[in-house]
Amino acid sequence: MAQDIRVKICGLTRPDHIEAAARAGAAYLGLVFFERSPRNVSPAEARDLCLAAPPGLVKVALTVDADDAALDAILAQAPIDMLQLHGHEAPERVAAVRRRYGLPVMKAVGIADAGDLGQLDAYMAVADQVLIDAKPPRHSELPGGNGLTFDWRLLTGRRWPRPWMLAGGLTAANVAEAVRLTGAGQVDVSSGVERAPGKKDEQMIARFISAAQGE
Ligand SMILES: O=C(O)c1ccccc1N[C@@H]1O[C@H](COP(=O)(O)O)[C@@H](O)[C@H]1O
Repeated sequence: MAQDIRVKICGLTRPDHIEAAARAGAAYLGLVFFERSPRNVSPAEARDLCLAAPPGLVKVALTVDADDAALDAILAQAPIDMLQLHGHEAPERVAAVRRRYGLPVMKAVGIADAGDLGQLDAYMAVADQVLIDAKPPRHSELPGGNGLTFDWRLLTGRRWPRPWMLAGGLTAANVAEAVRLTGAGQVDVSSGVERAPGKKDEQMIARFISAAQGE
């Protein structure tokens, strides 16, 4: 049965892929500002990508432990609707970013085992949304976008006061099961819709969104 699952396609780098994600029914478009990522874009590139997005989609800037100067540089050029903080930002930093920019903030939290769930409450108290992602391996080049899953049963039956999104190794083949086990109403994907690191595939994007929505 079709479900009203909101999908974020993250790590978009080309205007035609922005259009493809929008056509396929994405609700959020993620742009990565992190130099080590194969999906990294500059503020000027982000501006062009944002201008290719139809109205109504939420354009998300993903940053990793960015300082105010870096956030200022992005927001001076690109019409961003939401900030995703994907580093080690403390709850106080999340609150400060939210105050300074007046934009909704989504904080990513990495989960490997039940011991990691405790930090969710602190971030739910200060962020507009929380992204529940797989914890990156120790010494990983990237703090996200690694195509790794975590044990979704850790989230079964849990409820939080804020909107949240599930991420980490989602693909067209596993997203329906992930939604079933976690009760997620929103999902986020990057490498699961790529042919190679940083190379998005239009058909994979469309198949992922159909699978997430149970079509
Ligand atoms: O995608 C990246 O390159 C990235 C870089 C730095 C931090 C986070 C990043 N991606 C985020 O991680 C999740 C999960 O990715 P995946 O689907 O497992 O590849 C992704 O949705 C992004 O929000």
